[in-house]
Order: sequence, then C-alpha cells, then structure tokens
Amino acid sequence: MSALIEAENLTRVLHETVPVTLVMDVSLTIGENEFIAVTGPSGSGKSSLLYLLGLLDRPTSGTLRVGGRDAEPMGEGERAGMRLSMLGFVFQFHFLLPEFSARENVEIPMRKLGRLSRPKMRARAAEILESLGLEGHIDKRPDQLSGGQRQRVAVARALANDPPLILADEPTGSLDTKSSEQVFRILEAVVRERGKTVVAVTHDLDLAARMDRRIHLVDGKIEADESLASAEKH
Ligand SMILES: Nc1ncnc2c1ncn2[C@@H]1O[C@H](COP(=O)(O)OP(=O)(O)OP(=O)(O)O)[C@@H](O)[C@H]1O
Repeated sequence: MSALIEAENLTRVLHETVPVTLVMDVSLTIGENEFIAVTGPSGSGKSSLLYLLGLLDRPTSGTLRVGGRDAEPMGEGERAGMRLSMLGFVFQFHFLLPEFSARENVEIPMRKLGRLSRPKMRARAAEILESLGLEGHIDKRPDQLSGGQRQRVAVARALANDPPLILADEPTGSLDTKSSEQVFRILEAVVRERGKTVVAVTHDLDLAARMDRRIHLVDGKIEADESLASAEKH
C-alpha cells in the first residue's frame, strides 16, 4: 500500500496585488495509522497546507499524490470523489447543516458517495454516532446539541464513508476544556481503535504532545517534522 499522502515541494502562492506565499516547498509523506499534529504560529500556513492536502485547494507548484494517485491531472469531479472516499474533514466550527438531524448530517457524505442503500446509510449513521457517545441524540438538530456534541457529530460525519485519512483544522479550538478533551480522545480512538490516520492542526501544545508526530510550520515552511512516539501512548 502506498502512502496516503506524498507531497513534494508543495508551494501555494496567492497572486494578489503583491504575491502572498501561503505554503513554501513542503515535502512530506503521511502513512496509515498516524496521529499527526500540525503546529506553528498564527499565519504560518497550517490551514493552507491542510486545504492543499485535502484537495480543497491546488498548489501553485510541486506534486501531491493522494492514495498513490497524482492529484494534478484530476478534474474537479474526480477530486470531489477522492475527498468523499479517501478523506474526512473536521473544522473548528462544525459546519453541520442546521435543518437536518445529527443522523441526516452523517448520512449526507454517504448519499453523495452512493455506495449503500438508504436503510444501510441510516443504520451506519446511527451506529457511528452511538460509537461516539451520542446515543439519545441522533435525531436532534445541531441547535439542540452542545458544542462538544456538535463537534462529535462532525467527527461522525468525517467517518461516514470510512476514509483512511481524517484532516482536522483546530477541531477543539472552539470548545471548553472538558469537551475539548472528549473530542481529542475520540480522535485518538479513531487512530488507535479504527486504524485511521488523523492530521490535526492545533494551537494547543499539550494536545500536540500527546500525538505521535509533529509537523511544525513557520512562514509556510516545515521547520520540524518529528516523531513524538513513546511507549505509553500505545
Ligand atoms: N485569501 C487570502 N488572502 C490573503 N492572505 C491570505 C489568504 N488566506 C490566507 N492568507 C494569509 O496566508 C497566511 C497563512 O494562512 P493560514 O490560515 O494558512 O495560516 P494558519 O497557520 O492556519 O493561521 P491560524 O493559526 O491563524 O489559523 C497568513 O498570513 C494569512 O493571513
């Protein structure tokens, strides 16, 4: 199995009145079952890098392979298909659809992918939500849930199509300490128990220290890419 992500000299420049370099010459490989923190000062390009890796933006130069496939020649439809099957996203703000229940929000990526029958989608959505401690909440709308619960629904939605890679941008950034810890533990279990890879941007260095690898960005460049693995984490 090839690496989930292989990036070589990835660069993203915005051509505004003056060019703005968001990501500069980033090379990295992300494999299966990794738990990776992306850290760095505000404005260092963390979100921009995640958007590139998640096929939500295109690099100005450099190469990117996702699931062993070169992203460059892919059209928008193919990229959307890759995002649905290979990647799950969790953002700082949940972006759940307000008029739908938790279960329906989790069903949406499954409907878009269209691999399961409707009853199977419903059953799977309920099963994932229950596994994340949301039994009793699956038919509630986002406004009937707490911030931590909403973020757990967002993680459930990211897991809907069983992608090998979850990309999270400040997933605990808007939560109180207790909810933040709960969501972090869920992401940890997504790696340890479900065998996924989680790449999470975080400002919280205590949380980053509990992950296995840290990619530290400064001015759009990788300043450090270090393994933090220790026996007690496993
Ligand atoms: N559309 C844009 N136009 C101009 N500058 C932009 C745009 N998007 C991002 N930037 C700038 O690019 C740089 C990288 O932004 P990015 O959001 O990736 O950083 P970040 O490390 O995620 O920051 P934060 O921790 O504050 O979320 C920042 O200096 C930002 O101001």
